[in-house]
Amino acid sequence: MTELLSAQQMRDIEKAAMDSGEVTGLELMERAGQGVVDAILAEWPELQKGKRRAVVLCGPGNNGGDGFVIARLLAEREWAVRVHLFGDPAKLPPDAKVNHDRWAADHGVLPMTADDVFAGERPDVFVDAVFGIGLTRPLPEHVARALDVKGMKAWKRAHEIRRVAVDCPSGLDLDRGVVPSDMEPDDPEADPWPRTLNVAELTVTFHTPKLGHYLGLGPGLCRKLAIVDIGVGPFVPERAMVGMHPDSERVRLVAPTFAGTPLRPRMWPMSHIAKSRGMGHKFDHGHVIVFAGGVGRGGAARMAARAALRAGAGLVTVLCPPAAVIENACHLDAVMLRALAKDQALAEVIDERVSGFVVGPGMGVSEWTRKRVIEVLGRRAEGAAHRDPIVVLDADALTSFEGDPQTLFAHTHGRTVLTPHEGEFGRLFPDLSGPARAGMSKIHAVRAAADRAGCIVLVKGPDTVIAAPGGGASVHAAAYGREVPWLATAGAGDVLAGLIAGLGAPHTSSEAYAMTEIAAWLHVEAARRFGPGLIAEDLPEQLPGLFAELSG
Ligand SMILES: NC(=O)C1=CN([C@@H]2O[C@H](COP(=O)(O)OP(=O)(O)OC[C@H]3O[C@@H](n4cnc5c(N)ncnc54)[C@H](O)[C@@H]3O)[C@@H](O)[C@H]2O)[C@@H](O)CC1
Ligand SMILES: Nc1ncnc2c1ncn2[C@@H]1O[C@H](COP(=O)(O)OP(=O)(O)O)[C@@H](O)[C@H]1O
Ligand SMILES: [K+]
Repeated sequence: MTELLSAQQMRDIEKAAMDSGEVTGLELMERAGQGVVDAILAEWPELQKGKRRAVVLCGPGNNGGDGFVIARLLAEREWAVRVHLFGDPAKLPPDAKVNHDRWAADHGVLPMTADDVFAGERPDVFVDAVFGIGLTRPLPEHVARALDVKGMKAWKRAHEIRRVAVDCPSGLDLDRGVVPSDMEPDDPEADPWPRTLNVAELTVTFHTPKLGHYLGLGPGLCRKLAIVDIGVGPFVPERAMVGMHPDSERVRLVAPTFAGTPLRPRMWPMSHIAKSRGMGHKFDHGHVIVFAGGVGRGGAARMAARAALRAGAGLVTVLCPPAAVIENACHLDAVMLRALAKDQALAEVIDERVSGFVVGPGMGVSEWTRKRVIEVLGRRAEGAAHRDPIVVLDADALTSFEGDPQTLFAHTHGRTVLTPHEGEFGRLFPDLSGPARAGMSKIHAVRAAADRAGCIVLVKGPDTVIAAPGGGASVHAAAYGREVPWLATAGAGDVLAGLIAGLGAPHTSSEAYAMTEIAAWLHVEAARRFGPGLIAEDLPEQLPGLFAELSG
């Protein structure tokens, strides 16, 4: 489970499996339904005994077909199962129709209105098999109400009823992680949450997760994800392996797994981190320069610098205006410090061995910041250096190009990494942001941005999306047991910028894209390790312990 598929990619994989002649759609549906039942019993072992009750809501497509299989398999366990159908049985696709007819041969099928669904006896399990990857538009009002968690109050001990979603909670767009609503899309102030709420306790998906399981509202609505192997893997193998050059079509999940198998931390991320291997002089591990703002505004740069040093850069130097030297000197020891006057050229204070830069945090939005960004981007592989320095542009380095992003994009190179939050992203890419993004996924927007900017773009958030020119894209999600709401703290982004530069600066580190993914992952692991109460300064200090655990 390294790849996150779009709905179309999943359909293509299913089609390839069926076209091979080795498996039929009906067999896949049976495996899917069986997989959901197995996942339910594994999640709640107490259900393995006794005659239980289930309500299964079935939709008009193959997701509904899975529902009929689930209903039959639970009834075979002597459960009392009630099925509600949305749609015309005569119009079901062939495999779903077969399973509908098998069920309907000796069981009833009820209509799907909230009144019908919540009027029946209290179930132990409530199964949503209304829509999966085939959702094309907002849920009809009466279906949304039948799926609304609030309706559960009709039953006693509603909180103990296990809600299971087949493929996804119906209404969730599995390409985008949004719940399309008729209220969409023009009002940026509109509440992104739907008026009715379909949230599962367990979501069971097939083969590999889809984009929407990890983007936007997806994790909050799916809550827990189980992946069922339906045997289509051998027909279209995974190819978007974390740590490798990104695939131009398949999006990968930034996580230590490949094809459903955990990767040892020694393999990922540690084998990519230069300092965890071999020997080398401090200069082999790179020299990172971090630009600081004026008096009283150096904290952001200092945190980025400390993160770069802890991440493994051999040397880190903060450059600050002469007036801010005393302030910075009071705070810095292992991190070095040099003064850089406004009119001074960079080459006067640094040499060609510098292999990484962080530009932006705390620098101020100004013409001077713009000039420094362009000067830094002009420093390409020189002298003994075999590749361009990694240049991380964050915060004010991005905002300084608001209204004129083309000037920035004219200077970026392949080892440039832009790390905007959504606000900064909107300043550089207004047509890919805010209301203009309606109908487009974050993946699509960040891919388009990377193409336009000609460099790596990382857009922050609980669902962080990274993209490179040419289509390569990754999602790093602080979700499914890795939630770190306490990472939303001032300065956390500065630390991330420092981590990327510190990891990418050593001469033997992997390519900038792979190191950016690793930085996003380590950032969240550091926050998890510290726990609630975290402030940004704590993040770099977690790295030694984290590296020790990952190397163990
Ligand atoms: N194709 C296969 O081989 C397999 C498919 N599987 C299941 O099949 C699902 C996909 O099936 P489908 O492609 O039929 O898609 P869905 O069952 O998700 O829904 C498609 C149907 O819903 C209608 N529809 C979509 N949005 C609607 C809306 N808002 N209001 C009213 N009608 C709406 C469409 O017109 C279409 O008839 C997967 O999510 C998965 O659960 C699994 O059985 C595994 C194997
Ligand atoms: N709820 C959250 N869960 C996980 N990570 C988060 C969450 N909110 C913010 N983050 C992360 O915290 C960092 C915040 O960065 P940024 O918005 O630039 O803040 P600052 O400028 O104060 O450093 C980003 O790396 C972002 O991905
Ligand atoms: K569903």
